[in-house]
Amino acid sequence: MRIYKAKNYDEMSRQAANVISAQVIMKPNCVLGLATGSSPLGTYKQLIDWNNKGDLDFSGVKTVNLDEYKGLTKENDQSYYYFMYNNLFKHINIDLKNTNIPDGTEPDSAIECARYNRVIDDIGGIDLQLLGIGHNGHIGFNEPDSEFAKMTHCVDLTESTIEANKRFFASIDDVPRQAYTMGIKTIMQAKKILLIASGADKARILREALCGPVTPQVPASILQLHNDVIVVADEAAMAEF
Ligand SMILES: N[C@@H]1[C@@H](O)[C@H](O)[C@@H](COP(=O)(O)O)O[C@@H]1O
Repeated sequence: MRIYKAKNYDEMSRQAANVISAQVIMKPNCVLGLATGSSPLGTYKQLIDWNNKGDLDFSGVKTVNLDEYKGLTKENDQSYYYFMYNNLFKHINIDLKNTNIPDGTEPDSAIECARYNRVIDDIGGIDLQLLGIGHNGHIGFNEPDSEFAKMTHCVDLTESTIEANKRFFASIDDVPRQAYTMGIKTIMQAKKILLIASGADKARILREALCGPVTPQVPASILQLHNDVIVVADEAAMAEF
């Protein structure tokens, strides 16, 4: 595991974007695993900038996103589809047919999880998976549990996640209670993983995930067992190292 300390959010974003762009340059038809949340926004802005300047080409890139709220449509401005489309895809030269996100409108969890597992299989696995980290150590929407969930599944979001994500919704009652998420095994099968973290509120969990025991109670702790992880975190998030 390599850990890079960045001065602040902007530097973290630039460093993370460097890793992603290196991947795309080395393998123009690579599969990127993408994440949502406030952490990757700056990274996406940097990638958009390089793409618009003609320095980075996404025409051969395929993407799979980690997760989606169950029950939200693509048009809902809190859906992860909406986030990805508006914060990345519509600004770069990626073919939308090559982008994949769980379908939040499929009410049958078994159908949607099986479909998404097939999508990931058919695409041939993930070259580089970008991850943020939740305050309770969740990655994607893999919440603390008694065991590591392997494949795509439907999760009941914890109160702390609902609380953390309510800032994006009109009221806490509007925050969906369930989500589809890629499983831990799928994430761990990515060839390379890039974890980003910013801000003092991530300091405790970042230390616990990277230096504490490997336990499904802190889902991100499993990253200690992956042999190619890059962590880029800013000084505030690294405060407990
Ligand atoms: N499902 C997402 C995660 O993929 C994300 O990593 C996490 C942290 O978000 P943020 O980067 O906004 O702190 O929150 C959400 O719950």
